Amino acid sequence: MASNPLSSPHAASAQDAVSTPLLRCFIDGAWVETARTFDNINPVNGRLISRVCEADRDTVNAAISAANRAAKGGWRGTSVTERAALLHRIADGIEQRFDDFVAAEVADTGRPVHQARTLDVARGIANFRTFADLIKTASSEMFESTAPDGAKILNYVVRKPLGTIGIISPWNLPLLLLTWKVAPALAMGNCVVAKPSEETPSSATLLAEVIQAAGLPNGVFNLIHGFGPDSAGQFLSTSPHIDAITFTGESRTGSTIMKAAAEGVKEVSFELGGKNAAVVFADADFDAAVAGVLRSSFTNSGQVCLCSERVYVERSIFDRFVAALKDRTEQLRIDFPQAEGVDMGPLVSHAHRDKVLSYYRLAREEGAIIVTGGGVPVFGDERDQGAYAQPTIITGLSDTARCTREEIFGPICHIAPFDTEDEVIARVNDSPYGLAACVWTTHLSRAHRVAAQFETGIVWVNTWFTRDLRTPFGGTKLSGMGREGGRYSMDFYSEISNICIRL
Ligand SMILES: O=C(O)C(=O)/C=C/C=C/O
Repeated sequence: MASNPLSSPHAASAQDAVSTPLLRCFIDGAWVETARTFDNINPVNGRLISRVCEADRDTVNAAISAANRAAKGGWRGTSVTERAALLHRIADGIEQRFDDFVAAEVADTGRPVHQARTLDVARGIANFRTFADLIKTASSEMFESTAPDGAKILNYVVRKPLGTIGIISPWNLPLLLLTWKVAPALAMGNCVVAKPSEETPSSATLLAEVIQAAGLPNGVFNLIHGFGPDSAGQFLSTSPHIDAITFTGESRTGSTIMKAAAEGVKEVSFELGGKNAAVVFADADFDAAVAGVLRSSFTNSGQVCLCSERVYVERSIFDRFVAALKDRTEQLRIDFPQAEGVDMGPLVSHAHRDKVLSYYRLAREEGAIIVTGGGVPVFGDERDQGAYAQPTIITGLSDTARCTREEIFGPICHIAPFDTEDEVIARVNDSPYGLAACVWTTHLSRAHRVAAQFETGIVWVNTWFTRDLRTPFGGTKLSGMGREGGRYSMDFYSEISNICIRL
């Protein structure tokens, strides 16, 4: 693994190399220490990685003021070409420090190195390049009409920056989701105050270093570390001096942020929780469906908002499918991040593992059959001080059980048989969430018919988590509000005006 990402110039200096690196906030082009710090723990072994500067209210307000100043300064007047070039330079910077970003994501989350390489950091680069290219090719709408008196009328739409965007990003895909918001926000000429999760400060800190090195004007990008309630997240989302908030995380936090945004009628974009379903019809490619459900249930230790926690399998293949999925699940390699062939690492923290294990206990209390897993793997080494949990398959619960209705956000899925298309569609839609669904079938018209009836923002057919960054991404019901991706991001991160001219 390449140099430790925390050996950046902003980590501890040489003379106290033995002490723990300190991750600072980045405000108005400068690195800022704060009075209070919190610990960043490696979930593989429970060891301290770094201390992190917690932004208090004054620090958050300083970051917002810096962004406000920059928003009124030259940044909003930069050309699309200039902004696109800067975004590509940021992408270049991530590429040049690729191994540092991989090490940062792995240190904070314990995820497999190959996942950090092929998903997290690769998407960090792609997010900047996608929006850099999009703004260079995007068109605006224009309408020609004739007034009653015969005069020619021209209407055209312009997109202007919103101003200062508050970005609150989660710990499950730290760099991917932070850059998924920062890239379009900057591309559309806004300034940003970003608060990553307290669980995963490292890659966000590296991003600030890369953005600084890329030469973005001071105040255009600001990074603050901290927690949610009574901390940086709350101070940011309740400030009257930000113009919009974009948040990915738990639905109840989204609701709290929305209440704060209501005060100032702020625009919000939320990608929240889910209780996603995977539906396997008897006519599916059996092996592909087993492999696909394995991935959609256990990728990133089940810590992806798109993961399948509910699996419905047509009754005629149910027993065979459960046996096959059990077999494949028990072959998953749960190991150190850098281990050869590792499939799954720990959960992001001991606290989150406790939550997931409480659902493993609840499943038993609700009468579930534990097909496999249901506990904690024993390694006999430092991983036993980590936050590992067994990948788990349960069955036998009703659709009203808490384990089949509440988001667990861990390596667990409940699998149930179904008999008819109408039945399974009704069961998939019987959820307070509506983010994503998967359908496995080789029957083309059925795929379209079923997918069109799911009350979700996203449906994958014979695949999962396949992403075209130009498509709308987001959920319905408790899973969120708004869509980001492609022009949907351009619209959210813009103030859209219509200009009407009588020629
Ligand atoms: O792939 C994306 O752009 C995205 O937003 C993924 C979100 C996953 C959340 O857990």
